[in-house]
Amino acid sequence: MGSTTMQIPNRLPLLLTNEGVLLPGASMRISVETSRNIQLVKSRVLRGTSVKSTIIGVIPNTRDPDSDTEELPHLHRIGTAGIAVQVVGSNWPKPHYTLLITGLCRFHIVELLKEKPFAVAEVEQLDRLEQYTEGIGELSDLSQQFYKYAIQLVEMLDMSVPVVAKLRNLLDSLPKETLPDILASIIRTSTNEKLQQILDAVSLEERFKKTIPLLVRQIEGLKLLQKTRKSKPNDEKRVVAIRPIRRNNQVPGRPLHLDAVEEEDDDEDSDDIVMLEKKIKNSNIPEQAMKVCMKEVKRLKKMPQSMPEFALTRNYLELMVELPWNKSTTDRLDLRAARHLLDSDHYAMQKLKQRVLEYLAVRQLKNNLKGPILCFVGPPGVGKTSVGRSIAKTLGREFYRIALGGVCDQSDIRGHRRTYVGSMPGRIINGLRTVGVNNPVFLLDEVDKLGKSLQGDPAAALLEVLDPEQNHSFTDHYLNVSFDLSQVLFIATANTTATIPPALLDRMELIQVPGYIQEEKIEIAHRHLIPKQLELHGLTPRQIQIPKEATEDIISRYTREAGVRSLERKIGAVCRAVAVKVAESQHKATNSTRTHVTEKEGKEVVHEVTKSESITDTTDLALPPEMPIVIDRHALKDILGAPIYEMEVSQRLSQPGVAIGLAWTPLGGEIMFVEASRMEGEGQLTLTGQLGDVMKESAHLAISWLRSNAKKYHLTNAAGSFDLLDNTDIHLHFPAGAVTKDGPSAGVTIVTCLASLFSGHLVRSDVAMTGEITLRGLVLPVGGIKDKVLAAHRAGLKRVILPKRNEKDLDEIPANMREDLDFVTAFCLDDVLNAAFDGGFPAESRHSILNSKL
Ligand SMILES: Nc1ncnc2c1ncn2[C@@H]1O[C@H](COP(=O)(O)OP(=O)(O)OP(=O)(O)O)[C@@H](O)[C@H]1O
Repeated sequence: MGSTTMQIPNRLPLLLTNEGVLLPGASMRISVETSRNIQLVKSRVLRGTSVKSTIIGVIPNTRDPDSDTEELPHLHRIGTAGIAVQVVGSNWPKPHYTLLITGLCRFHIVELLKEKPFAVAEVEQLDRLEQYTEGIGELSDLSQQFYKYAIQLVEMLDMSVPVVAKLRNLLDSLPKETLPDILASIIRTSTNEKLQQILDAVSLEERFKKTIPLLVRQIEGLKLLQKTRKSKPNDEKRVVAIRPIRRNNQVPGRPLHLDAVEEEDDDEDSDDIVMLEKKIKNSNIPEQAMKVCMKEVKRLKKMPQSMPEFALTRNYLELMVELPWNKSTTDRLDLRAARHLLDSDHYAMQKLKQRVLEYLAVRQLKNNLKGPILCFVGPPGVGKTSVGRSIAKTLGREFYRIALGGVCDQSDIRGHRRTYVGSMPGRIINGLRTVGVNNPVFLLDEVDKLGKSLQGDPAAALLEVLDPEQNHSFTDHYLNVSFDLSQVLFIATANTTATIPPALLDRMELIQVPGYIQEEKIEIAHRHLIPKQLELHGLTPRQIQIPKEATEDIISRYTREAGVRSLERKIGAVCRAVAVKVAESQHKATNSTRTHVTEKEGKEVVHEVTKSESITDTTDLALPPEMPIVIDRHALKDILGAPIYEMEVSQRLSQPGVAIGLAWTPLGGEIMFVEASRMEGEGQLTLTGQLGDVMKESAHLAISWLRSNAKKYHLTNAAGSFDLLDNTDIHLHFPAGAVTKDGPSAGVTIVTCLASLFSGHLVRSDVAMTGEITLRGLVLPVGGIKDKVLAAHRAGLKRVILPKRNEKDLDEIPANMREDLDFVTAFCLDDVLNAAFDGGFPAESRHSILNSKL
């Protein structure tokens, strides 16, 4: 420290403090608030120009009077000269400074020279440390002993390994005579102890003797703390056992029985570890993982319990023991039972159920799990998750759902490396730990909603999980040994395949789950949703009845969805309302019987009155509600409010320039209106409704085709000219402007809408259409036909115009729906227009032109 050669000035300004004691070699923050101390900082520390001016005497245990007019109190005679290394000033809540001071050496006040504006004294430097020469006599023994305890203490501190190593290096490199002061500032001591035992101990020998017991006390305190943390049942006994030893050690300078204390302590510490080791040895951990475990146990045994890494390693070992390395359930592969269960849990979904049964059949014949990973793709609420659950049930396996929506960190799948604080295993390993077997059904829900971020691509991590050729040795970063996932049955669900990375898509077999038609929804409601909701709300069919007409009303007027989730919610709302009525009536019933009883008890004499009251009670009871409560259209309006969706189609098609298109969204199919209007202008085309580039191009294509065929179809602008854009602006709008729309399939709808605008004919109000167009007027195929047709059917439309090449997709449409709808397949725009307008859309043939000339 160089303190041996250091010489402090003879006159020192004095900073009077009352909190804490600054010791040589240590640093301390001192708040400067009183006027005398502030003056000192301002005129010496802030204005000083030399290092000397930043050296000040810190006098502990002396409260400085608030104003400099008051007299100075009695000063502690010994202080520490320190160097101000940092000054921070602040005005709030009142002006003050904070000084960071490093202690240099002790001094003794010889004479107080002045008191104002701050105290200055003549001082004598006390620490002349050259008195200590290593290796001689008692002082050397004390210093050795002190050093030993210091090392022991540092190793017990609650710090991570590198910091402890640094502290050790520091202890080795510092001159031994500075150690008491430095360690005394680290350990927990009271101000009095610091003052009287350490600061006032001027002789080095005395200082060593006084600080050793403080150090020992701290070491024992830490040991005690570690034991109580373990909180074992026989904890108290141990605390008592340690106390006498501590008392022995209170005698300064006396050799300590430290080895004995340590041994006993270690025994207790290792109890837990031995148990854990036993558990590991008795578990079925595979050889490679066992090796890692034993290595970690060895490390754990050597580690002090207070180290954060101790808890980390322990958690790791506990996870290793808990993981189902070899534990599995036996599969129940009865195909007939599986078919029955799937049918009873889910109505409709024939294609999906068929594929699932095929999958199970193959599993039954060939006990090899390297089958494809099934991925159910469809709009929300069509039962994808619930089929996954049923599959687990049919197989007699545990089910675990991993929600992947919004996951954008690959360590969510693969875990964090154990070097991180708070590291955890990934969701796959966590799932296995939760279910406790190695062959559960894992449902990877919403794989299409995986995100990507700087923390890596979780989809890439899933690749290994889902590849049957690789997943027998899946390595989670946290585990750091491979785990065999080949027994796990993975099923994925998604709303759309568009956002699933191609590599991931390639590993899965897609099964489309389309939305339901109205009839299917009614059946699902009556077979599954209503019974489920009744049970949830504690109702019975004797209390509530929802007839098919009411369900139909809920479906068509209160919901517009491909699945049945919203329908289920609405049924839930109806059940809640009925539950209130039923509960109210029960309350009334009990209340009335209670009144009846008390009155009977209290007025035995007035027999007649009681009787008449009981009659009114019964009439009261009969009032609300008559069971069962039947839900009709009025009840629905009362409970769910006015219908949300009305059949607006015919209203909106009451003037030329409106047509209905069909759109596909990840949430299922939807009908989409296209509106057009024209006004005087310079041939501008305005498009609104958040359209994508492809859709904008379709609009331009449609206009070009109509302009080039204006004569043929007798289309004119307002002035009667065949040049449709002459002095005319066109505005095309796609309502629901907040929703972004794109894709080529609106082409035919735009043409029809504009044809209606320029011809003045109304488009049929029960027609919806879809198809891409070319400049030559051909109609090209598009996707999502089934969902689009379902949407048209849902909206109560009667005719659907489709591209000719989409005819094959009609096989997927249920037969009863095919009967309800009239499908027109179009090869070119001529076919579309003819089907969209009542009585066709007359094109003037060459023949008729000739006729008109005649
Ligand atoms: N065919 C069906 N038969 C019986 N119940 C069904 C059927 N389809 C859906 N359900 C019910 O609808 C509810 C919603 O289903 P589920 O949660 O499985 O939808 P999902 O397709 O997974 O939706 P998401 O994509 O939003 O996760 C469940 O209560 C389920 O039981």
